[in-house]
Amino acid sequence: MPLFNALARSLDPLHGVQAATRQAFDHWYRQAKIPQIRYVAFLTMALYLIYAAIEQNVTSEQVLARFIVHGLMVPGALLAVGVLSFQPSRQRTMFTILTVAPVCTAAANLHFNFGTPLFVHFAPEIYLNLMWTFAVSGLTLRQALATASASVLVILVVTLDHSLEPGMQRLHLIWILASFSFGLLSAFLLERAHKRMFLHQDRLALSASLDGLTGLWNRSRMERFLAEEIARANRYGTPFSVVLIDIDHFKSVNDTHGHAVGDSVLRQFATLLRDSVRVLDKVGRLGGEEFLIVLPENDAAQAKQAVQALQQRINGFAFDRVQRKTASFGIAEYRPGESLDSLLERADQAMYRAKASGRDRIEAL
Ligand SMILES: Nc1nc2c(ncn2[C@@H]2O[C@H](COP(=O)(O)OP(=O)(O)OP(=O)(O)O)[C@@H](O)[C@H]2O)c(=O)[nH]1
Repeated sequence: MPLFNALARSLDPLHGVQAATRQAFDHWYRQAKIPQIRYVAFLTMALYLIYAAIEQNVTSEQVLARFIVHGLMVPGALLAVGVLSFQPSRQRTMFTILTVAPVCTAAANLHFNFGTPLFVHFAPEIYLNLMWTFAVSGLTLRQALATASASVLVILVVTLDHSLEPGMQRLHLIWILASFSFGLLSAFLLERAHKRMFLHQDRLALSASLDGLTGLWNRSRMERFLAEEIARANRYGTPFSVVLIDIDHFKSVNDTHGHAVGDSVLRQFATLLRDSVRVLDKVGRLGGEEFLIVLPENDAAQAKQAVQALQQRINGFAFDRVQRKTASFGIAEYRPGESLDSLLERADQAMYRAKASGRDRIEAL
């Protein structure tokens, strides 16, 4: 099983990661591809216009139909892709055109040229089309694979009859195999590199949000959570509360048992907090022996109930070496319109009131 997982991860670096991370990658990757799609669409459109002009001098067969397809329809579709790439709400249409167009272009080529002596000269468009789909177009690997497979199916259905002599037939097949496999490999390697880069960035962003000692959220991440909660409360009128927690007489832990034991108490305290709250609550360490919990959708009374349960758990816990330790709690329910600083200031005042009243107490402001 570990071997299977390692293999799966080397093929797909996102194998086994959370669904939310995969979704975030998909969203980011599609957006990152938009400029490529735009520039490639405009360049390919220009090249098709030149191709259509040259084609008129090369053959006198189906001149009008060729011009309509290569001088109007294909450039028109590519122009539409380029223009739609500027409109985020129309991206689904843009991707649909981009996935269907290469198949239609391959079919048009076969329609005009297969079975005529000119096929030898026009066949490169088919092979280039496969490479373009995978490596140039800007489609994701999955989209490109679906499009190129459909193109190959059309090509094989049309060309696997006996109108090509055996030697030519084999050459034709090896060109299809080469362009498909080179294209597939380059698209796969590119997408894998992007996935690895995304994961790396994601981990960096996460570690920049965590407190190094306890693994809880750090102060700046907690302030961002608070800003989001404030925006939600102002918009929907839902209540929420914050709890500031300070371990009592923590200095004596360091003084009596040393800094390492102090660190261990902080880590155990952090685990207690994390294990005692709901999944949607956010727990962070502001610094030193001071912690903050954000309780979404809880008013002060509900927050007090939650904090009482937490206080009981802390008071009943045996910390390594130190045994019993208490904490002081300051609760503040958000008041509509107030600032983040003012909310934290009230929680701080409540916590200091708890300290001043003898510690191991809960106060609300
Ligand atoms: N071990 C350890 N100690 C820390 C850390 N950060 C801060 N401290 C210590 O925490 C202690 C905080 O002490 P004080 O602010 O005086 O408060 P206290 O002793 O907890 O007393 P009250 O808060 O008034 O109950 C100081 O001795 C700091 O050195 C840390 O990361 N690890």
